[in-house]
Amino acid sequence: MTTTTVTVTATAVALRGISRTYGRGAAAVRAVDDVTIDFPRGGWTAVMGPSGSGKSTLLHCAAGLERVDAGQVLIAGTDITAAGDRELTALRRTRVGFVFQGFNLIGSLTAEQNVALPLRLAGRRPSRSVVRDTLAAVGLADRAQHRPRELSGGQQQRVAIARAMVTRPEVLFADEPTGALDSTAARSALNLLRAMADGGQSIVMVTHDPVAAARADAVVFLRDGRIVDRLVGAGPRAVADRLATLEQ
Ligand SMILES: Nc1ncnc2c1ncn2[C@@H]1O[C@H](COP(=O)(O)OP(=O)(O)OP(=O)(O)O)[C@@H](O)[C@H]1O
Repeated sequence: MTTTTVTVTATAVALRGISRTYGRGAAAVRAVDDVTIDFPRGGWTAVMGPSGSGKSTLLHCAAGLERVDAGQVLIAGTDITAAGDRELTALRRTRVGFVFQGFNLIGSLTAEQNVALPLRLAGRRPSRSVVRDTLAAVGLADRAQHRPRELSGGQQQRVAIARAMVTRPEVLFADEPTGALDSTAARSALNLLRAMADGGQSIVMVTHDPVAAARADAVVFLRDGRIVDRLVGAGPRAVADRLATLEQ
């Protein structure tokens, strides 16, 4: 008889004492300073803080886009800080999804081809139905053949979300996903993220926008590279007030 061991953790991403410093000597900036936090599985966490507080650096380290100088990053129990470059690349392609403020779609490819790209990069033959279903899930079934310039900003961001989701990642990381959108398109993108989180998708999102942060399950606040507070179930007003005190 063969036994299969499946590790189920309640934590999507665990950061254990991580630090990241840019530059050296007098010019050194400690962008992330000894941060320990668990991002829960199936939960949506927003990361806020003043400009330069280390939000993007934290997100990039948590997603394996940047190496940490110290500490450990565990994604669904796997220590990615122990991974070699090739392993880390494979892990980024299959186990995490990333959505950026500027969408980062490839202009010469159709929506469908953009969504299929992570599967191709992971060496898998993209199934047309999987790609179409993923586009349908973001409400763009009828835009599969459009190129990014033929889509609105909100539609482009939804293609980017579909691209991030096509590999069924354990965690979706989003860096200012609504930063380039008008309020209607932003609301639509946030509704989509909310529905994904309600369906069990783990999401970690950096944002400046209290309205966006308030749609998450919890908001953590950074200052000078350290986590200084966490709010659960707070509305936009409470989130904005907390951010304002950190910006003083
Ligand atoms: N590649 C880099 N080289 C040098 N310093 C950097 C680099 N990236 C970030 N920093 C510095 O690290 C600190 C944290 O930057 P980071 O972009 O993580 O902050 P942030 O909170 O995301 O800021 P913002 O809200 O303005 O985007 C800042 O002081 C920044 O200048």
